[in-house]
Amino acid sequence: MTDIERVGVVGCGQMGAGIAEVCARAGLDVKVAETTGEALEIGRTRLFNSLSKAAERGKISAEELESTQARLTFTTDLGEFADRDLVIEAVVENEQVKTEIFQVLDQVVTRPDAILASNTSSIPLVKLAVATSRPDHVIGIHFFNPAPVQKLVELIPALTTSEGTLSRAQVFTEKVLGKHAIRAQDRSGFVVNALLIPYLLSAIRMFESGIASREDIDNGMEMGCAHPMGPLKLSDLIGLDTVASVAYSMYEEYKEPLYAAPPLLQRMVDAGRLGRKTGSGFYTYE
Ligand SMILES: C[C@H](O)CC(=O)SCCNC(=O)CCNC(=O)[C@H](O)C(C)(C)COP(=O)(O)OP(=O)(O)OC[C@H]1O[C@@H](n2cnc3c(N)ncnc32)[C@H](O)[C@@H]1OP(=O)(O)O
Repeated sequence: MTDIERVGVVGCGQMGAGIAEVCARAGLDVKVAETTGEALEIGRTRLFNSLSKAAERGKISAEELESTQARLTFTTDLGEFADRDLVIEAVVENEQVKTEIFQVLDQVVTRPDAILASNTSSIPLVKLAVATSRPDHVIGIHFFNPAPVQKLVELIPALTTSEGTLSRAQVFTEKVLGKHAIRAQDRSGFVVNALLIPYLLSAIRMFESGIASREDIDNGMEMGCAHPMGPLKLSDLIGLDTVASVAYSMYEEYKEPLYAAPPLLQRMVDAGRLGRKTGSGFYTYE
C-alpha cells in the first residue's frame, strides 16, 4: 500500500507528540527528536500520558498500548534519522528554525526518495523546499490539534513538489493514518487557517473592545453555532503564540487588515500567557 514504514518526527510539543502518536498507533516505527534531553523527557511524558489515556478510555487495548510504546524511540540527535522514509517537522512556527532543520535533514536522511514534510501552518513550503537539494521531495502535511482526534490533514505541495511525492503523501495520510486529506496551494494559511484565523482574531478584538465577556463570546459560538469550543477557548488550545505567528505570516503575505493581530494578543504572548500549554491564556488551567 505504501513504502513508508519508518517515520521521524522533529519536535515533541503538542503537535509533534500528537503526530508521533497517530503514526505509532498506525503501526509505524516512529523516532521522535527534540533539541535537549529535558524537552525530550517532557515530550515523551506528554505522548505516553496521551497513550495511557487512550488505553483507559478503551480506545486501545493493553497489548496495543505496549506495542505502540515499543514502536516509539526518542533522540536528541537528528543524525539518527538517516534511515527514515518520511520525516515530519513539527517545531515552532519560525521560518529560520524550520529552514535550518530542513538543511540538516537534507544532509542526514540517506534514502533518496524519502519525503521531508513540514507541519507548518503558514510558512511558504517552497522556502523550506529550496533549502534542500531535493525540493521535489518536500511537502506540507498539516495536522490539526488534537492530532489523534481531528480527522483532517491538509496536503500542501510547493511549486517544486513532484506529483509522485504528493500522491505518496496522500496515500500515506489516508490509507495508513486514516485521515481525510484536502489539498491546498502553497499560500499562507492554506484552507483552514485562512478561514479560522480571521475568526479567532475577530473574537479577540471583540473581547478586547469589551463588547462581551469571554464566556459569552465562547457560549455564543458553542450554543449558537454548535462549535465544539468557542473561539477564545480554541485560541488557548492552539496556543496564543501559534495564533499570533500564523496571523503575522498571513498578514505578511496578503497585507489584509483582517489578518492583523490585535494588540491584546501580542501583549498576552509577551506576558507568556500562551493558553493551555502555560496554564493561562484567556482562561486559567490546572
Ligand atoms: C492552528 C493550527 O495550524 C491548526 C489547528 O490545529 S486549528 C485547531 C483545530 N482544532 C479544533 O478546532 C478543536 C475543536 N475542539 C474539539 O474538537 C473538541 O472540543 C476536543 C476534541 C478538543 C475536546 O472534545 P470534548 O468533547 O470537549 O472533550 P472530551 O470529551 O474530553 O474529548 C472528546 C474526545 O476527544 C478525545 N480527546 C480530547 N483531547 C484529546 C487529546 N489531546 N488527545 C487525544 N484525544 C483527545 C477524548 O479522549 C474523547 O474521546 P472519546 O469521545 O472517544 O472518549
